Formats: sequence, structure tokens, C-alpha cells
Amino acid sequence: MELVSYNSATSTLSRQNLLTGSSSFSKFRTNPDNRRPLFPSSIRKYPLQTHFHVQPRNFTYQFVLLSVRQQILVSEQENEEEEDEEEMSSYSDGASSLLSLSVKPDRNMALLDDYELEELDYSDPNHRSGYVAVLGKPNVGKSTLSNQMIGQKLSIVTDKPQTTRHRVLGICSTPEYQMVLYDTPGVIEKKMHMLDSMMMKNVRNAAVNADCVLVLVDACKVPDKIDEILEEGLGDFSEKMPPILLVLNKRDMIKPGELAKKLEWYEKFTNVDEVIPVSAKYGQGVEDIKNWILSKLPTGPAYYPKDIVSEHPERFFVSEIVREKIFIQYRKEIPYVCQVNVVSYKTRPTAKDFIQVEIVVEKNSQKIILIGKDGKALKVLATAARLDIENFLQKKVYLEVEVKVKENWRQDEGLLKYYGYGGQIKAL
Ligand SMILES: Nc1nc2c(ncn2[C@@H]2O[C@H](COP(=O)(O)OP(=O)(O)OP(=O)(O)O)[C@@H](O)[C@H]2O)c(=O)[nH]1
Repeated sequence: MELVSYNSATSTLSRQNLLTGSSSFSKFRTNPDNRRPLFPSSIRKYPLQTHFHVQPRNFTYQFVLLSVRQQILVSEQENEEEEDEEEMSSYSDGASSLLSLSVKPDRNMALLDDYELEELDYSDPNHRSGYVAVLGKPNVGKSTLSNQMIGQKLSIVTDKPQTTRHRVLGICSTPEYQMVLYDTPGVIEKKMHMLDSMMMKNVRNAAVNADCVLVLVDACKVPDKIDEILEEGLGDFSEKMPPILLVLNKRDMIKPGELAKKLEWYEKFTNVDEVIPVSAKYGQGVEDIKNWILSKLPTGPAYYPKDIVSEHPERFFVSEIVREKIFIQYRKEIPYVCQVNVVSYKTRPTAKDFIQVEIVVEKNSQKIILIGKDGKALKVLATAARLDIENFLQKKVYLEVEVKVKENWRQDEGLLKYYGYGGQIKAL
């Protein structure tokens, strides 16, 4: 296996040029009152269990505790997956815990102390909370809408279809409610690779857990039935169907008369609870969506502390930032054959954080394109990614990018699970 490295820290390319056309990820934790650090280093420094004991009153503990509970729940509910995990562990470095994305945290968390009760708003009987699945075909604007609702960028957005691969869980909280959003990969009918099938399985898991479902359609396209999206997301409809809102997105792109006709069509020919036209890009109609969701969510305490906006670890966002830059910089099939893994993430008290990323492609010819003549293309990519990662983490980092060839990784079930497509990601 060939290996090419590039150290972006020494790059001299100009910041101005590299930022063109890219939008920045922001912090995954809000900090409205500056009470707590945005990125507690302890999240990265300690394994889950150590954390559990060492900092019982720390807010980070709260966040990690939920993850631990979630893991316990997973091990109880997904016994049948244990064999698969064993198989997967042959790929694992054994150092990281896995966090499941397919199980909701338990609402009846029995062991909460007073601090937790207060933090999760257990006291307010009118508080609402729940899970919302965002479904739709590729490129209809699911990630744009999720980012708008959360108020910051968590999912990557590009003009190319099928950019979202993992379910990205975003959390939107106010004192009165908490909406936990699953931004899902676009529903595709033609599954070319095992990667596609595994992504679709994750779409189903998201919808099965949801208290209500948003189905997005593109207002510019000819109206079309949404049965296959629902079937892919909700299975055979035999179970109780959650409330469904049809979101007619990109309303800014069509004339009002045309929009009215499309609204009428969807109201007549789809079996949904309501249709709302929006422009996710410009935030028009987003409040209407929130109000609809709120009317469907059950009363209950928050699932997560109110200043948490995602349960993904930092390394997940680092790999997503690199993937976004690949989508922006390369054409045709290249972005689709790339898998980005953070292989090492070391915080260093007296030096910049060290992050080592590998980009996996399927063929040597793809690697050559990715690297470019004299390594120039990879250099541009790594520098653009580093700038955005630094912006996201709010600190300087030393980023090392490698390109590797793993033939047919998109068909290799063990590898796909190791890369997180089995509904589990590395927790730290
Ligand atoms: N004009 C306009 N463009 C939009 C709107 N919403 C999204 N877009 C654009 O549509 C493209 C796709 O948006 P995404 O949010 O990545 O779509 P997605 O459904 O998450 O895509 P997948 O990852 O393929 O599933 C991007 O170029 C967005 O800027 C909108 O309301 N108006």
C-alpha cells in the first residue's frame, strides 16, 4: 500500500484564496452565558469511564454520562449485533469506545441527581422534547434546513448530491423545548454499493426512532409521490406512522403562482399531515416548521443538556470538514470514492494539537488525482481543511493528510462498519 503525506502546517498558501466558496463549521457546543468552556479538553483527554468517576459535577460529565447510558442501552437492545462487532474489532485499534447512533437515550433515566434534574428541566411539566427525522432525496436541502434550525453548521452542504453519509444528530434547544434532529443521507433507490445500503439502513433507524418526520422535496422539481422515501425511511407502514410534515423547500427559486400549484398538488396527492413551503437557505418558513414540530412533540424533559448541539465527537467534525473540502475541490466521482478517517488526534499542552487524517480511495488513479502534480492539489486541500478545522476548534492545529488505496472499500462490510456506517461511531 502506497502512502503519501503532506504536512499542511508548513504551507504558505494564502488564507484568502483558500476560504473562497467555503463556509465554516462552527462549534458543536453553544455557550450562551460563557459559564463553561466550549471545548472542554477533558472530553478528549479521558476515556468515558474515567470521566464518569473523576468529574461527577462537571457539565461535561453530564454529556458523557448520557453517552454511557446510551451505550448500556445499546448493549441490551442490540445483542444480535455483538457478533458483527467482534468481527469489526479485528479492524479496531481497541482504544476508543463506540457510540451508537441508533438508540435514543432512555427517558426514564433512574439515577439522576438534583443537579441533573435541574439541568434537564425535569421540573417543568410543559417542557417538550423529542426526535425528528429529516428525510428526502439527495440534494433537496436536508442539511441546509437542519443547520438553519440548529442555528449553526453541523452538516456539510454542497451543491452535489449525496454529500451526507452519516446521520448527523443536531440538537435544537430553548428553555421550553428540545428538538433532536436526525439529518439523514438522501434516500436513494438505486443502491450501487454496500455503502449505499448501509446508509439507507441508517435512514430507517433514524425514522423509526422519531416522534415526527419531515420529508423534504425540491420545489423546483416536478411534483412526485413521496411513497418510496417513506418506505425507505419508515418500512412497510404497518407500524404506527409518526406525524409527517412535507416541507416544500427552495421556494425562493420559483414564482408564487407555481408554488401555489405545487402546494395544491402535494396536499392532494400525498398522505401527510401538513405541507409547508420554505426556503431553508434563506431561513424563510423555518419558524413554521419549528412550530409544527413543537405541536407534535410529547411533553417530557430534555434528552441532552441545553448547551449541547451535537453528540458527535470533535474528530467526526474534523473528518467531515476534510470531506467537505474534497467535495468543493474535486469533480466527478472523486468525492464519492473518498472515505476520510481521523487516525490520530492528540492534544498537546505545549504544542499545537496533532491531527492525522487519512483519505481512503479505491484505485491508484484516484489517488494520483487527489494528490495532483507535485502534491499541489493535496496541499491546497489540506490547507483549506486546516483553516476550517482551526476555525471550528478555535485553536491552531498541526494537520497531516495521507492518501491510501483500499480497493473496493465501499463493498467491504467490515471496513464500512469500522468507518462508522454500521450506526456506530468512535465516541472520543
Ligand atoms: N436556492 C436554494 N438553494 C437551497 C435551499 N436549500 C438548500 N439549497 C441548496 O441545495 C444544495 C443541496 O443542499 P443540501 O442541504 O446539501 O442537501 P441535502 O438534501 O442535505 O443533500 P444530500 O447530502 O445529498 O442528501 C446546496 O447547494 C444548497 O445550498 C433553498 O432553500 N434555496
